[in-house]
Amino acid sequence: MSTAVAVVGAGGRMGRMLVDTILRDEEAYLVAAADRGEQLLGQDAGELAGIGALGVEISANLEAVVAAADVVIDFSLPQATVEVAAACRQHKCPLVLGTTGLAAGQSEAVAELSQHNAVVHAANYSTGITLLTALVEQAAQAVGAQSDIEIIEAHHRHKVDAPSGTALRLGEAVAKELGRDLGQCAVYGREGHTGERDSKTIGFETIRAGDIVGEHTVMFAGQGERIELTHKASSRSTFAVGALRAAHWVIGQPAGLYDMRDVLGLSC
Ligand SMILES: NC(=O)c1ccc[n+]([C@@H]2O[C@H](COP(=O)([O-])OP(=O)(O)OC[C@H]3O[C@@H](n4cnc5c(N)ncnc54)[C@H](O)[C@@H]3O)[C@@H](O)[C@H]2O)c1
Ligand SMILES: O=C(O)C1=N[C@H](C(=O)O)CCC1
Repeated sequence: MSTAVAVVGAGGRMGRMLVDTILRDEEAYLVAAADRGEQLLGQDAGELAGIGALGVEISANLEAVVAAADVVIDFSLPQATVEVAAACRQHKCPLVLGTTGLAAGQSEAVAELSQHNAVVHAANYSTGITLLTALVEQAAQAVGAQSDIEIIEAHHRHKVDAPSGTALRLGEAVAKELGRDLGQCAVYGREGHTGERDSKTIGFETIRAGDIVGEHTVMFAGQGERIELTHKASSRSTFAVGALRAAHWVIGQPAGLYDMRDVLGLSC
């Protein structure tokens, strides 16, 4: 049976890529599409994605969009998250959430939803970043305590949150391995007379430029050598394919908050 997928943020960069990816999947179809961009409302989601008319109009009615779906994929903005979570709760619909930069209250709404529904929330749906995170944890265990750790990320000029959700997730993974609290040890950018580096900190550097899809490096720098673990996304399709995979997986899962490791069945 084919899965009815609704996309929230369907008019955005990721939303359009998701619409394209769903069309290519023989076991899924786009049932509804939501966005809030005024010039997008009423437009055909397929035409916006450049793949021809699909007969699915972009709607601002989030509740009706969720009601039509077997599963919702939301790559929009944090402002949508609480409303999407409420609609998913009301219609008992599983959620795949890709939006980054959530404030505490918005993350709480996702956690609350996951008490009742199955929810996948990943800052990055690429298989490569899922593997990179596991490698970074290994490196942190092996050399983290003796290293200066810096996380460098680069994205396109339109990205509105910094550091990226992926960079923060990588930082959390490192901090956990080292028994540190990221909230206490993170340093975001540097300027002026900073003093010497505190060896217990984890540094974040952000680049925003041009059309960079997404690049992350975690550096472990010691005396006389350093390790750099890097992932570079060259197309948004890697995120869309991963999110659609998560959407197929999450249907029928018990209530809970899952990430891409669960979806990929990785124990590492
Ligand atoms: N998890 C991942 O793998 C991954 C990958 C890429 C991007 N992202 C994240 O996905 C999000 C979207 O990225 P993008 O580059 O597509 O951004 P974008 O700005 O191109 O698209 C966001 C879309 O959401 C719409 N929107 C805003 N508020 C809305 C609301 N209340 N209801 C419905 N639609 C609403 C906007 O009008 C816009 O069309 C960002 O948070 C980004 O960081 C995550
Ligand atoms: O383009 C974006 O925006 C991306 N956001 C995610 C993040 O914040 O980590 C993933 C990579 C692309």
